Amino acid sequence: MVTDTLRHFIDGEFTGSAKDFPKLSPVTGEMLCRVAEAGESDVDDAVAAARQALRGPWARTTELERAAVLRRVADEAERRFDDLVAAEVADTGKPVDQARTLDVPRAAANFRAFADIVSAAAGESFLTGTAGGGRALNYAVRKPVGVVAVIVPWNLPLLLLTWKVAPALACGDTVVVKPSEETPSSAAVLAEIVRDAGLPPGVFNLVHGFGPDSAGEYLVRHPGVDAITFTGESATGATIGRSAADGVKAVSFELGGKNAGIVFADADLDAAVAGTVRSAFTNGGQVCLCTERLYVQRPVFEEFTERLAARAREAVFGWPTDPGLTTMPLISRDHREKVLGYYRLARDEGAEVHVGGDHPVFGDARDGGAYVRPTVLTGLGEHTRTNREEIFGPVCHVAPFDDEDEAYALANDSDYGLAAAVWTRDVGRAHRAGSALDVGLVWVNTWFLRDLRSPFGGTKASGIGREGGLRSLDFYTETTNVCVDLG
Ligand SMILES: NC(=O)C1=CN([C@@H]2O[C@H](COP(=O)(O)OP(=O)(O)OC[C@H]3O[C@@H](n4cnc5c(N)ncnc54)[C@H](O)[C@@H]3O)[C@@H](O)[C@H]2O)C=CC1
Ligand SMILES: O=C(O)/C=C/C=C(\O)C(=O)O
Repeated sequence: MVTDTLRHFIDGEFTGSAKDFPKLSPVTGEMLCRVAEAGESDVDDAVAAARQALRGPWARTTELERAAVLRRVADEAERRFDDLVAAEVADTGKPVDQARTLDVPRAAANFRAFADIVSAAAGESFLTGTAGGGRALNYAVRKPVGVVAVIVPWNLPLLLLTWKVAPALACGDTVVVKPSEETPSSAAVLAEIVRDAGLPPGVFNLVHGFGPDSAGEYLVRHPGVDAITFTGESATGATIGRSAADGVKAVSFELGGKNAGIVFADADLDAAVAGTVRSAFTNGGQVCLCTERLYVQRPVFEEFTERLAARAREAVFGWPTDPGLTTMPLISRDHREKVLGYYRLARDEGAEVHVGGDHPVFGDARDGGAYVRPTVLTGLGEHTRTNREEIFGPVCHVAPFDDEDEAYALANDSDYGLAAAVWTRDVGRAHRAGSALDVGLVWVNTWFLRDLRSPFGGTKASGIGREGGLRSLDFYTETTNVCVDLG
């Protein structure tokens, strides 16, 4: 168990604060550590360090030099693999197996991918005719956008943090990151990693704390911050957007989802069931991409629902170190209360609960934790709160549909527009779904299969902008067009 107080990392040094707060284990509810809470002066110091570093040696690095730094960070992250796994598992209660195969490898991959992307990115140039019959050369120069505030949630803490930090550093920015108050530990290890990889002081700064009236709010409204990148709840995005508007700051928002899955009768049902088990229940359903609304074509609706419920009934609970787990606790007792509240609401709204709808009782220390049972529901109308609001737990409502147009209409009838998973053997339909669905990401016969060069983000209440590949370079840089009259 971690016992120290976790500290901020500002200008290359770990520093404390007058205030701190406890971090509790989602597995047992016991205290894991205390965490320093940044006040306004800590955030001022972090932003000042980041601004100062923009004028230091970091400003003179080339893209290839920064790519080399990113690769050293990836190497160091792999050297500290076990520490990162331990930090991530302690904070979230996720299975060690998952942290070892998804969260931590993806952190190293984020640094390597953006090292490659920034090394290979071509510039833009145009030869332009002039009135006198000569030529002018227009070319675009990418420059760092400046100090970037990176605000991330607790569900995939290291994965989401590095998804933003890596491209920002690749572009020559400096960052002040604020991880979720629920998951401070892997960010603290990352601070050691970037220091040991040779990042100059002030380029990467870390402040801990909460959102409103705390580190998060101080950071996003700070005049020394040039751009804000945020992943989290849509309502929080709206609040941060108001601060950003006051300061005319660039924003990139990856927000919530109420994602649809669509299973056509021609699908490989074994693959569709297995894929939906993943898309609904991975990480305790706490991924913005998770399927919470499932539409199944009528001829296979009953069979599919029964098979999905059977798989949920077989859910394997255990301790994070156990092999073969298919469940994990939610992040906190507060979040468990929210999810159990939705389970009650679903019943009140008239749902049939095929499996779950409650929490397990272990008879050991895990009863102090934040576990719930995976839940499969049917019978609710499209306009119930259960079917419209993001629950962010291991729960999925299944409804029948008759034809393709109806499936897309049902899926699109949402305030959100992040992701969809479509299961079909019909190639034409697979491509039609890509155009018909009003979301940023459509997976066909798979889910959460990522290529870090591709655009990532959502429509409607699910976000503003896209990150990934060249889209990230666009967000994390300013562009100056230079026009030279060549005579
Ligand atoms: N990716 C997603 O779609 C996620 C959705 N959620 C949903 O959001 C709900 C609340 O979870 P939270 O962790 O509280 O999400 P949140 O969106 O409130 O917090 C995410 C991050 O933003 C910070 N933050 C909160 N308010 C802020 C403010 N006014 N200014 C600056 N920073 C601020 C938090 O400290 C945290 O680091 C969950 O129950 C879940 O339903 C949570 C995490 C991720
Ligand atoms: O793969 C990614 O980059 C992101 C995955 C998940 C989220 O963004 C989220 O759960 O918020």
